[in-house]
Amino acid sequence: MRKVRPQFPDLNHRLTLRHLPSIQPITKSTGRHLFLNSLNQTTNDRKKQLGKYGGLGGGIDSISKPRTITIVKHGEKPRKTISILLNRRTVQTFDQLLSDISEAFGYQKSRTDKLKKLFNLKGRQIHSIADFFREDDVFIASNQSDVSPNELQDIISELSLTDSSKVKQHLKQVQNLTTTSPVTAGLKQPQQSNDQVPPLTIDLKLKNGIRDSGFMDDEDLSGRDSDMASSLRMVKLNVYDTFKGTNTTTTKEPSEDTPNHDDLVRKLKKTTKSNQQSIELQREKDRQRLRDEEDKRKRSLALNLNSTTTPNVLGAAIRPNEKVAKFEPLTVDNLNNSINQTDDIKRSTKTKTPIGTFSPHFYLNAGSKASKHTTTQATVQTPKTSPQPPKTDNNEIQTQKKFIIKKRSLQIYQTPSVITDKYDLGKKMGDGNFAIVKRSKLKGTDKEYAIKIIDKSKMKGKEHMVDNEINIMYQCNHLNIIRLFEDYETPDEIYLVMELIKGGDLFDYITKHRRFDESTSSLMVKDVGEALLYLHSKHIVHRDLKPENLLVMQRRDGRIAIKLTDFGLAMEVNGLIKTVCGTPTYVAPEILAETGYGFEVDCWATGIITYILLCGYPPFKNMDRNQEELFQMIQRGKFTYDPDYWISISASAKNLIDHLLVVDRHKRMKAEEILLHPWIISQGQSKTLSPRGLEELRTTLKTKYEQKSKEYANENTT
Ligand SMILES: Nc1ncnc2c1ncn2[C@@H]1O[C@H](COP(=O)(O)OP(=O)(O)OP(=O)(O)O)[C@@H](O)[C@H]1O
Repeated sequence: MRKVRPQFPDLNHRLTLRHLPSIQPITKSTGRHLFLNSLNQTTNDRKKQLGKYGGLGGGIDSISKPRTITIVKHGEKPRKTISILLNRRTVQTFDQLLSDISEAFGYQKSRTDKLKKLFNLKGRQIHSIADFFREDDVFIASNQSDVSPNELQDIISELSLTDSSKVKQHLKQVQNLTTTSPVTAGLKQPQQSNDQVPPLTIDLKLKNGIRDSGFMDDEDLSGRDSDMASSLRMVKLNVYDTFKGTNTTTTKEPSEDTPNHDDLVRKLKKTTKSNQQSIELQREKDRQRLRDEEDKRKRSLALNLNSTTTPNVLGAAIRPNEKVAKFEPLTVDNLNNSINQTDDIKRSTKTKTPIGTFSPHFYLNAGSKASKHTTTQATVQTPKTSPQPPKTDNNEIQTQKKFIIKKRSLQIYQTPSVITDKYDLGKKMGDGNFAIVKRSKLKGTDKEYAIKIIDKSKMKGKEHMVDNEINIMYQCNHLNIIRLFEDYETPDEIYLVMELIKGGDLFDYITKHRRFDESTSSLMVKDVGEALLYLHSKHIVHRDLKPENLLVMQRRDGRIAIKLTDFGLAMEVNGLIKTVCGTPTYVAPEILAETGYGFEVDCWATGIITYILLCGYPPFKNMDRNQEELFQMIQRGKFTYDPDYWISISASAKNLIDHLLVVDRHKRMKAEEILLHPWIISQGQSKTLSPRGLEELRTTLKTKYEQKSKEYANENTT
């Protein structure tokens, strides 16, 4: 087997889901890759390269932002035309690009007569990814033959007749073209460099609307297998066909065979004039539709506010007839035995100790929530003989105070003064695909907050994701989860006033420290487990657990605490989820398999994070940055512990990882089991505690966590 010396950033083969043009990699953007090659590259840049599945953007420059590109297939008329969303970062090779385009045109992977050549509208053949992404937005794809000047003009004239609401805008570009470098000049000089010729950009009218980001849009995907398949395809191939269902746009026949460029411009002008009225009409209709949708959304929020049950903000992602997951009764492995096992850990759950209704999954089986929770009220007593658990003051299990669960504000303020009158907005602390986060102070006080400013224009069509994020954050009141205190909305922005964390995120922390000792790692994983126990008990799955979404709080005693944030992909679980989303490095196999999934995906991601914390690189990585292969590796679930990095790491730590990175989600450790694992309860020192002492600790903590789980679940009804 080829020996690799992976480094953390190399992992970042990522797909950042949430901005589906997300499943993105270690930048918080589109499933993307982390490029650590450049020494000068800042961590922030790297993060931006990572993104979520299908997530949009976050790129460090325009080249790295996903672009909608129109491709006309060379051949007989009517020519097939498609628009695809492509992200520069996720296109690995020129061959892959051609292959993705071929697939978007419906070519089977196995076919040999795929599209092999690409030309721009100046007739110049494109030979590299760099050329492809340079400037143009419209290309001609051909499977063999070149494109003659006449054919080129014909194609351009077809495009010029396309009924598009953007014709006016393009006409302007074309007009500029005539005064600088006409298309015809381009035709005469096909080798002319792109630098000299402004690009001709002609957008086709997208029948189903442009998917303008890699955002994983759950609602869009609900109930539509084809859409989900497409989203997966996008995740896998990073190509998104915006014409799902009606994915071929044919253009009208040109009235003249070979019009010259001036004719084309005249024709465009004419088309524009005659279409202007209908374009305006269409625009007004679109505006009205958006207004209606906004009203509907607000009405539904208002309804939810009045509802006694917690709304499923992403409910549309779950089909009404969807099967409810059949979860096996929760069991705990024989943890004591496991710590004495060698590295050759058996992954199957052998000794199963039922722990009753402790699992949050119980609720799924029961079909309702807290009311069905029948955990026995146990008196919590530490047996005299049992060793005291090491102190972890911020994570001491405390009774959570009941709190009033706020809901998303429905009011839209006319100006940002609603926020600037109250808070002094300071330095930018971070940014994502849709928002920036600023350090802020409540005026007249020393109280500091982090204010996330979400740009609504970047969220068009994904407003439900923000509603979701806000409502779920308001439901959370836990030491290891970032608190949301207030939200404000203006016509352009949404402001979230959150708890401020000054230490940056775990991604930065990892890149700075590379790897951590077992004690530190175990404390961090415990914090993550605590946050997950809380969320899962409340039927919430985060779905985008990764170092970038874990903020690091420096405590006064010098230790650190981890806090979970970014609930953009989180959702309430009422049954099997099928939406494909996540970040490639951290995505669970069942998400990729599209067999339906639940809370367990967060536990898989915890396994990945644990592995990374201990060695500095991820368990599943593809050195060629081939996402498809990465996904296959994840689905096979085979990974190794390279002795160069793992020789000194305890069997107990590996045991936890082995029980988290289990392909069968039913056999994977659950959040509460993470918290009861010897490596966690001993703070990475399980070797120093006797098996008996560990078991006693585990028994005590189990009772406490059962009780906590019940309390968390009941918070919803407060
Ligand atoms: N409460 C906070 N305190 C301090 N910094 C924060 C806080 N919340 C977020 N940040 C910083 O701001 C960055 C962007 O925040 P966040 O991930 O919520 O934005 P986003 O646009 O939703 O991101 P994404 O594109 O991944 O969805 C984070 O990576 C983090 O570094």
